[in-house]
Amino acid sequence: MDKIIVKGGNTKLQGEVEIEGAKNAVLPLLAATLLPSEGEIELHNVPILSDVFMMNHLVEHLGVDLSFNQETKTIIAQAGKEIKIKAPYEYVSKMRASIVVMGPILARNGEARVSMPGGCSIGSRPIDLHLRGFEQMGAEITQNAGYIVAKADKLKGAYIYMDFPSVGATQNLMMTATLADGTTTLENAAREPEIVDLANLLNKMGANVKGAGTDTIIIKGVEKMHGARHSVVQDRIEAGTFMVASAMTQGNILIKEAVPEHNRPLISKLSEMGVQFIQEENGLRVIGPERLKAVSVKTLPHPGFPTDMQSQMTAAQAVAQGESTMIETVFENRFQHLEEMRRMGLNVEITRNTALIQGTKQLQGAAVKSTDLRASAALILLGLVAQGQTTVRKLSHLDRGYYKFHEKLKSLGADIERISEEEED
Ligand SMILES: CC(=O)N[C@H]1[C@@H](OP(=O)(O)OP(=O)(O)OC[C@H]2O[C@@H](n3ccc(=O)[nH]c3=O)[C@H](O)[C@@H]2O)O[C@H](CO)[C@@H](O)[C@@H]1O
Ligand SMILES: C=C(OP(=O)(O)O)C(=O)O
Repeated sequence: MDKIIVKGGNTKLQGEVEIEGAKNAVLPLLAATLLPSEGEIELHNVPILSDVFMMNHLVEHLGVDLSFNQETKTIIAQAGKEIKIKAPYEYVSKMRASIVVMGPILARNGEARVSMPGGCSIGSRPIDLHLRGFEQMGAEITQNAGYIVAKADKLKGAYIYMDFPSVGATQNLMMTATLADGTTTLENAAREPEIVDLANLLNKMGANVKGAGTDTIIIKGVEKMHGARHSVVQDRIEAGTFMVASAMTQGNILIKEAVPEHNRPLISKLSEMGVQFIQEENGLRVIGPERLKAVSVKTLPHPGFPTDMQSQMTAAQAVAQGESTMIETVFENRFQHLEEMRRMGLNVEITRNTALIQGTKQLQGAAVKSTDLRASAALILLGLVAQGQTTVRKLSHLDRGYYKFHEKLKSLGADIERISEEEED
């Protein structure tokens, strides 16, 4: 078991940082490799993350032949002539995002059996919107021994209104509709950049998807799909995490090849806090002020403030001057990191989904543990500004979504090490 040790208090991050391809884009892109029955799908800019290895195993198990060249960050997937119907518990239970294989399996086979994904530490995460969409396209849904079974003689295009713009449901239904008979309209669809990235790959594979990135996506079903080449969109959450790191440490970081339009709500809030952004030829420069100003933030589906930046933003609010609020509207249990931050001296009052944070310069390093993926990054960021030593444990969360996080921070001037517990003994 590894832990990260950060010595903070005087860090001013400086330099340039490269951002990986997005975890939340590549996972559904890998699921999409299940759709064609022949051809080769080449994915570039693939991040080297534990979630990606997990999804690779699942997709391979289902019948796609994958090779991942980590040097070139490229995955080559040979489409499966046939793919399996069942996504077993061993795979699905380890990663919630694996539910997005259900649509492609159903579209290819007219039947899918997927282990129930269950919740996770940030919320109960039901999949009712996915299932209702499958039903509207003609599938019958049943539940059997921990598995959800969807069966359809013939999938038909449908008009589907989603009560909430769920990212996973939009991806699942978009993929199912590519091979259904007729036209599907997804209304109140999610608009995240990762949805657009998926639609782009699907279209390159021969699908007919229009409107991705708006709240209405129209998919005309096609007979079959084929191979394609695609480069994964940049990880806006990783980029955003380094923006916050610079903001908190009076830093001066160039986020290379940043895509500011994917991070508008974050850039707007950080600007309100006094952070300066300068667009340069090869990236976005982020300059942190002497002291951040307090700010009120509410998480929302895209293009609102992303819930995946909430924890990191609370770290910035913790050291800002004045009283900040954070309202989490997307997940019902995403404040666990605040309890850990309290160990470092955070002054926070939590009422249901609202956190009232009194900023302070008096934070002290402490032993803390990651409670989920983004919490792990947020605790490390807070460690950069707290006086003394912070030890962050449970790094399996961090490795799901950040590639060489401590090395990138170290190259920017942080005093940070990753060691195994045994090494220390
Ligand atoms: C792998 C991936 O891309 N994960 C992202 C994806 O997760 P994910 O796709 O799971 O997130 P959703 O947009 O589906 O979920 C948002 C909210 O809707 C609820 N809901 C969702 C589906 C459903 O059928 N019923 C229902 O009630 C969820 O419980 C949650 O409260 O989008 C989230 C919201 O931006 C991000 O935090 C995750 O990082
Ligand atoms: C919540 C996240 O991911 P997942 O949906 O894979 O749990 C995240 O990326 O912050």
